[in-house]
Amino acid sequence: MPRIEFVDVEVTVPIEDGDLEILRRTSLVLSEHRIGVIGANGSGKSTLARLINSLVEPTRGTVAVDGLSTSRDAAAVRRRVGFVFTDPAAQLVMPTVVEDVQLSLRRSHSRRSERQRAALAVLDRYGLAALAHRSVHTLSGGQRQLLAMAGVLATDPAILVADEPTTLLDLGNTRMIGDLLFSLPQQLILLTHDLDLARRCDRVLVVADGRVVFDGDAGPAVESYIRSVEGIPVQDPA
Ligand SMILES: Nc1ncnc2c1ncn2[C@@H]1O[C@H](COP(=O)(O)OP(=O)(O)OP(=O)(O)O)[C@@H](O)[C@H]1O
Repeated sequence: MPRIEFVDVEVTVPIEDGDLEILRRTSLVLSEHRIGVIGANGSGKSTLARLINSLVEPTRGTVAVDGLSTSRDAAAVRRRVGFVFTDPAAQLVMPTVVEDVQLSLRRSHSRRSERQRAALAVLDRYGLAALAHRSVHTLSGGQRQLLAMAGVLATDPAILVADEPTTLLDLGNTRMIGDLLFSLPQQLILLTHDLDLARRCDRVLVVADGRVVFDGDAGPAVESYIRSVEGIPVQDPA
C-alpha cells in the first residue's frame, strides 16, 4: 500500500481578526488499505483530505505521499492521488458521458481514437457503457457519482480520496458506490457521515475541532464518535 505521512502539520487561514486554526498540529502515517475519516460538519475532515493531494497546503509541517512532498512535488502527487468530491457536478465538465472519461485520459492516450476506445472500456467496466453518449445532465445522482469515480479511476491512481461520496445518494446508490469503493485495489481514504461505511474500514480517524481525537479500529472509533455526539467524554484508546 502507499504511505501517506503527515509530520507536525497545521493549517491556519486568515480571518478578519487574525488567523483561524482549522487543523491543529497533526502527525500521522496512513498505510492501511481502507481508512475512514468521520466527524461533525466543519470538524476539519476535508482539510485533512485535501492536504493529501495539495488542494490545501500546510501552513506548518509537511505532507508526503510515498516520499513525494505535496508542496514541492505537487504534480507528481496529484498523479498518484485521485480525488472524488461529494457533488459530482464539481468534476463532470464535458457534455457527454464518454467525453468526460476521455478528458481524464488526455495524458495517458494522446491519440483521439485510442482515447475514445479506452474511455468506452472504462465505461464498460463500471456498467455505464449504455450511457456513453448521454448528456451528463440527464444522469441520476447515483450514475453521476459513479461516472465521476470512473473518470478518476481511469487515471489509475494509487490512492483514492473520496470526500463524502455517498452524502447526496439514496440507500440503493449508497450501497452501489460503497460496494465499488470497497472492491477497489487502491488505497482508500474515505470521508463519510455514513457510519456503516466507516465500520467497513481497516482504520478510522475521528476528527473534532480541527484535530484527530480518536485513531484506531473502526468499531471503537465509531463508538467514540457516537459517544461524543451524545455528550459522553471520548475515551483515549491507549
Ligand atoms: N479557506 C477557508 N477559510 C476560512 N475557513 C475555512 C476555510 N476552509 C475551511 N474553513 C473552516 O474550517 C473548518 C473545517 O472545514 P472542513 O471543510 O475541513 O470541515 P469538514 O469536517 O470537512 O466539514 P463537512 O462535514 O461539513 O464537509 C470549518 O469551520 C470551515 O468553515
